[in-house]
Amino acid sequence: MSVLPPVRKDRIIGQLPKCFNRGAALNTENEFHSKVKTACQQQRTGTVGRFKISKVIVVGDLAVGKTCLINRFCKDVFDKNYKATIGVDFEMERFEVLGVPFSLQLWDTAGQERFKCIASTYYRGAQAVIIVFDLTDVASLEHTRQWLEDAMKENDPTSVLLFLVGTKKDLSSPAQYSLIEQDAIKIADQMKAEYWALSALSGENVRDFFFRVASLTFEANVLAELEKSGSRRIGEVVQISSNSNNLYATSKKKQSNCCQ
Ligand SMILES: Nc1nc2c(ncn2[C@@H]2O[C@H](COP(=O)(O)OP(=O)(O)OP(=O)(O)O)[C@@H](O)[C@H]2O)c(=O)[nH]1
Ligand SMILES: [Mg+2]
Repeated sequence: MSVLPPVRKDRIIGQLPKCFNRGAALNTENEFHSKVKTACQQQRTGTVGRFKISKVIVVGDLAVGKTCLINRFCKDVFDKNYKATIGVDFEMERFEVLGVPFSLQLWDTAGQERFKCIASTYYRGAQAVIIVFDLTDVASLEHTRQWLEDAMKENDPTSVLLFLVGTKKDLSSPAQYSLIEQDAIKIADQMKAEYWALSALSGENVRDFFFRVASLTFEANVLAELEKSGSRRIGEVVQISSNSNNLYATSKKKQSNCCQ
C-alpha cells in the first residue's frame, strides 16, 4: 500500500509540453516517443515510477533568480528580498506522466563564490542541469559556460539534459530582450541545451518550463529502461530512434563537444 498522497491535479502531464523556441530545443516532437507511450500503457516502465527519483540541479550566478524560480513553481510564492542560498537546498516535486508517477528532486545551489565549493559537491548524479542567467545581465549569460563546465565535471555529459534559462523577463524591455535572446540561443545551441525565458515574479512560462523538464527527463528515463531491458535479451536490442531531432539518440555525439 502506498503511503504517499495522490499526485496533485496540477502536476498531471498527459501530453508532451511544447519547447519554448524551436531554434534551441532538445527535441521538436509534438508527442512523447511512441515506445514510451506504449511502455506506459502496458506498465512496463521498470524502475521509473516505482523507486526512481530524478535529480535536477539548478546552477548560475548569484542573484540571477534560481531560488525564486523554484519557489514560484513549487510553492507559488515570490519574495522580492534577496536571501542568498548558503550551500544547497532542495525541493521534491511529484508528477504523473502518462499515468506513471514520477518525482523530481530539484537542487537549488548557491551562486556566491564562497559557497560554491559546498554546492558543487551536490552536482553529482544529475539527470538534468538547469543553468540560469538574468536576462538583464549579459555577464551572467557569459558565465553560463563556466557553470556548465563545473556541472559536467561531476556528471556524464552523454546522459544529462541541459536547459539554459533566462529569468526576470518582466524587467527587460522587448528591445533589450530580443538582443540578449539572440546571444542566449547561440550559446544554448553550442551547449546543446534547450532555451527558455521566464519570470518568477509574474510566473510567465514557469509552469510550462518545469513540465517540459519533467517530461523530457521522464522520457529519457523510460527510453533508458527500455534499452536496458531490451539489450538483456540476446539479439533483441531496442532501437531507440534514428531521428536526428531526437536528443536521446544523438546526445552522445552532440554533447561530447560541450565542455571542451
Ligand atoms: N523582477 C524580478 N526579480 C526577480 C525575479 N527572480 C528573482 N528576482 C529577484 O532577484 C533577487 C535574487 O533572487 P534569488 O532567487 O534569491 O537568486 P539566486 O540565484 O537564488 O541567488 P543565490 O542563492 O545567491 O545564488 C531577489 O531580490 C529576487 O526578488 C524575477 O523573475 N523578476
Ligand atoms: Mg538562491
